[in-house]
Amino acid sequence: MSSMKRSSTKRSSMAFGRPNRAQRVGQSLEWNDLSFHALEKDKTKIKRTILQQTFGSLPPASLTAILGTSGSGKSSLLNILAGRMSSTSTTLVEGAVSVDNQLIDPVEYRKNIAYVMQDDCLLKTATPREALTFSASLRLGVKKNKEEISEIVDAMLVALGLEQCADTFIGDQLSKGISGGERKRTAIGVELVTSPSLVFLDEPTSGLDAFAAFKCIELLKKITVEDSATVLCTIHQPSSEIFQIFDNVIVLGTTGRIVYGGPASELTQYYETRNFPIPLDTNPADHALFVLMTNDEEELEKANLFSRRVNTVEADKGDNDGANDGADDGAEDGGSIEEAKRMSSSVHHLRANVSFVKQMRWLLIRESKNLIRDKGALIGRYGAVVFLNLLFGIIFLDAGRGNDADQVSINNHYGALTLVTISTMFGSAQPALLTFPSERPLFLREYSTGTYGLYPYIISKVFVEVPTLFLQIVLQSLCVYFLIGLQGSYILTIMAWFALALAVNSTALLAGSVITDVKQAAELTPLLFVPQLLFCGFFVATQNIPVWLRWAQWLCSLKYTLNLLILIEFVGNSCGDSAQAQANCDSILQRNDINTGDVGLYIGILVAIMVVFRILGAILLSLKANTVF
Ligand SMILES: Nc1ncnc2c1ncn2[C@@H]1O[C@H](COP(=O)(O)OP(=O)(O)OP(=O)(O)O)[C@@H](O)[C@H]1O
Repeated sequence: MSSMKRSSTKRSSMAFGRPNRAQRVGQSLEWNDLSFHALEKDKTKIKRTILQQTFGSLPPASLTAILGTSGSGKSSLLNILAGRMSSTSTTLVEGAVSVDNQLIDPVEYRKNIAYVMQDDCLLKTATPREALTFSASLRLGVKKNKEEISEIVDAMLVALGLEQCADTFIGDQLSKGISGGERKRTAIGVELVTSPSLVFLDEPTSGLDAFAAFKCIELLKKITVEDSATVLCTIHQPSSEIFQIFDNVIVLGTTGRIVYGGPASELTQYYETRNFPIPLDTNPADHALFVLMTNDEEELEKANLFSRRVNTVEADKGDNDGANDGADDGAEDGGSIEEAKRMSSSVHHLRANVSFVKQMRWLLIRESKNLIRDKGALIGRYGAVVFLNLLFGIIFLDAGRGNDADQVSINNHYGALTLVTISTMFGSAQPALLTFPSERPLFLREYSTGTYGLYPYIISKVFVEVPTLFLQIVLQSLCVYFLIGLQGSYILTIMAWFALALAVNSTALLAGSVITDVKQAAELTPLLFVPQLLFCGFFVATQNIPVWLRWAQWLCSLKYTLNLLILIEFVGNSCGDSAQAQANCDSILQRNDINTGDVGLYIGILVAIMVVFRILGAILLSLKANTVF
């Protein structure tokens, strides 16, 4: 096994955050010839090599840091080892990774590796206790009962030093909650509740002040000592105090080659023997990176700074200064990730998920709490509906009570119905379009760790969104229906608006599943909904739209909702009594190409948009979740 230095800290008898548990044996991880290339567009040639035949090992129960200049490939290496990054149509990953001397496919194995992202990805309306309980209940729920989970969470909160803020909302940049350091520790705790043997963290100290950063790395060390976890993290410019905590460091050069991999305490000596002595009182990590930035590859090569993978004979001669000498022991020669994929069924031990019903129950509770606790969003959403619809009601006061016989009266009546319906479309889309992309990283993190499946997530979202939208439509109808004096059936009018809200919500979710951030979502809103205005028949008569473009109306939920509402509002008794009123109402049906016999078709299209767009959104989301993480 590797000669990388094992942690010398005396082990306590307590298992980290795990009540009444015996100390366990840690896991080792090795990798060999691991390269990562970006490919040319034609996918046959390599455009750029980001990681070049890297190798290294993580001894059991050790804390290792990946150091390197910006863009050297630290996150890429961590993500590949964690199974969060693999070959795609534009990138190629090669190499062999093994855990406890058994080849693995990191993607298959990833559920066994706790992975803490750079961004904390926590729900702002939850408390640290709730976040830990949610994770423990869904990931350990098969093996543990409620009391045991509560015990684990309590012990973890104490171990993480989160007792004081255990019941404070996590918050985010806009709504103040717990501190940045506490948030980071909560994010770590969410992964640690399952007592993972391998813990990977991307920039765990980013955004933390010096003291919080030190406490965070000290905590990671504690996990290796008390729970025998093997911890790997990337880090930018660690302070001297932090550097001293690491057992081992891996230094990546600017071209993605391994410069050093070995005990942190021997880094200075490694550089010194290669004619890069460390100046007095300088942080070894700063010196290591400074040398890389101020010398070109040729000079570094001449100075023999890059580590070479050594074979056993060379290692026996002892000419590697102790660095990187674990690489050969681990990933077996000739093995590769491809080979591991074929063997993976015998190696990986995925955690069992709790039942579908239990996943649904936990997700529903969390979604509902999130909705109620995010008071700003809730008040904003319902407040905007009441304000806008009262405004419509006042402006179009009694528009529906005119006799429809003259042009002004029917135009007012038709205009009021159309504008309220357009506002329903925007009002139902906006919350889904804006909240979903912001929740996406949280979903991707939880989905990738097997906390829950895709279907419970999508269905729980629908369960919470449906009553919320229904209440929104009822509020809207109470504000406008009576003030405008709409003539169609109240219940049918509400049902039509509700169908539009659901269809638009599905459209927004589909868009949200491909959009990566809130800014993009805001920019995409007009693209998704303004064309619907063109096809809805109010501004341009359907007959006047070029035939080759008319197919687009089939995708427009606004058009079919308005068709239904026009049938509810302008047919039969709802239309004025006079012959002129009847003629005016008929002309609205004509200009919109509406047939009374096509009600089933209009309802069918709305239902199809609701269902198909939601399913497409789910498929895209799962594809994304499976490729990104
Ligand atoms: N999928 C990809 N396709 C093409 N290039 C990529 C891909 N992923 C990463 N890169 C490039 O690889 C290089 C290394 O990226 P990486 O994020 O691993 O570096 P890093 O050392 O973690 O950087 P930093 O310290 O600035 O976060 C960067 O130049 C990045 O643009």
